Amino acid sequence: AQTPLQEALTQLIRQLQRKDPNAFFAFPVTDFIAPGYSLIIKRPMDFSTMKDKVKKEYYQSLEELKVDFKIMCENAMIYNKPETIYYKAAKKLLHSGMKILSPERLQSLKQ
Ligand SMILES: NC(=O)c1ccc2nc(N)sc2c1
Repeated sequence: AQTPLQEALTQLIRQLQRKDPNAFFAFPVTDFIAPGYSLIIKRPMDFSTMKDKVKKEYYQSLEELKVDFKIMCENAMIYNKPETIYYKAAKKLLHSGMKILSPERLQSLKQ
């Protein structure tokens, strides 16, 4: 059984994940597909980890999800060069995600 907060978090992750059709952000990035990743990125994040955190009730607010989402996108813009599809996907995802996670939108979900 999910708490109302878990329900809202799950819905938001679903909406955000629809903006990642290539699933570049679906699972943790491995050093195998991204050489040196774990040396460069101190706070890895991905959608599967977010879902796990929801299940374990790590998130105490909607805003905490927004923090992890931004980290996830920023990580990709740190590790990947600007001309790569991953960097471009991250920039686009960040943009659309900020609309889904806008303060007004999160406020309306709280009531
Ligand atoms: N999220 C990322 O930064 C990311 C995702 C997938 C991927 N595949 C590669 N060959 S490099 C790479 C980076």
